[in-house]
Amino acid sequence: MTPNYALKELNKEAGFGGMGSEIHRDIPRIDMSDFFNRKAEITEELWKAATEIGFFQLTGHGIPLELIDDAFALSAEFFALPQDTKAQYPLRKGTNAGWEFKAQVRPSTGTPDNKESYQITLPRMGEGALWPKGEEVAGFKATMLAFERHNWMVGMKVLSCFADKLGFHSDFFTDGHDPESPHYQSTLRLINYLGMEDATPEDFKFWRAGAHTDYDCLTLLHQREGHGGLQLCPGKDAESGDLAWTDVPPLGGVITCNIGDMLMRWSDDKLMSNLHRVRMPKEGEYMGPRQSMAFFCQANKDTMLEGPEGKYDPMTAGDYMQMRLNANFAGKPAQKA
Ligand SMILES: O=C(O)CCC(=O)C(=O)O
Ligand SMILES: [Fe+2]
Repeated sequence: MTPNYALKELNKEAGFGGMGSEIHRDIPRIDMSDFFNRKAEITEELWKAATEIGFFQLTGHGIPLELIDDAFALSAEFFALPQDTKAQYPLRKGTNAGWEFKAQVRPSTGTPDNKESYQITLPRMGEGALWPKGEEVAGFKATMLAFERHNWMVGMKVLSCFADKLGFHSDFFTDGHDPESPHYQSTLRLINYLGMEDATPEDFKFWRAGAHTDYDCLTLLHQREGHGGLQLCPGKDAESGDLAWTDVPPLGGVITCNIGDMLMRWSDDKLMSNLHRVRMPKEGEYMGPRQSMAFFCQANKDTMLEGPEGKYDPMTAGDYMQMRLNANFAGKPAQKA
């Protein structure tokens, strides 16, 4: 049984459902190229961005554009399958593996996100049963396995910079996210927000994704060129109660990153997790389906979250994740349309 830690993050999340206002902010852009030679310089840039705004965008990250484009194309092919086919790969509560349709209810809104997702958490794919078959989407598994590992590698580079600043050894977080362990729980999430071409005015009252902070250490988000809607609000501003939201321009090939609550806790609150959400398209904007892909660096279940200064009681990453998942997917297992 999961012990009761009464996470302050759960209460926080329930208070962010309103519209707020919108303002422009510059989002720091960080070039990761020639990483091992330029690590000290990159580390300073990442630390500044992560502690001041909590969101940043990576260029020169080394994930081939062709692989990102292929992953987007195969994700679209998967979501275009008949609902009955996708329902053969159901997400089971608390697993972050498989397909769900409008099953995620954010504590901030109390309504389901207007989306479907397919999630890949490698040790939880039901010994292969949760992967679509080759005759349904050719090349899906090989491409997604490669894409998952590329994202993991970029995530571990960023986390190793934070490890240096926090006084851990450089590979501290890499050890804690070891993909060879059966306790690995990092997740690749393919997302398809439903098209709004035929929607009624009533449908626009919902959120594509309600305001939330992520519960991982670090999120790497791939936006599809032209598919806007992601908005963010820096953690510090949110704590002061001033919810002013900033649109993140959807640029292909650039990875938008944010710190999650697990790393905020693990860093004794030095690194701030950030509020974000996906709004509905406004009049005159693209109304079609919106695709994105997110990789969540979530420390292995048996990794102990223990900050350098011991601000919080130690807790395993497994217990931490379970509490957050239970608060988001309260309902039944995967739902059919
Ligand atoms: O789709 C997006 O742009 C954001 C998705 C997101 O924030 C999430 O899945 O946690
Ligand atoms: Fe998120």
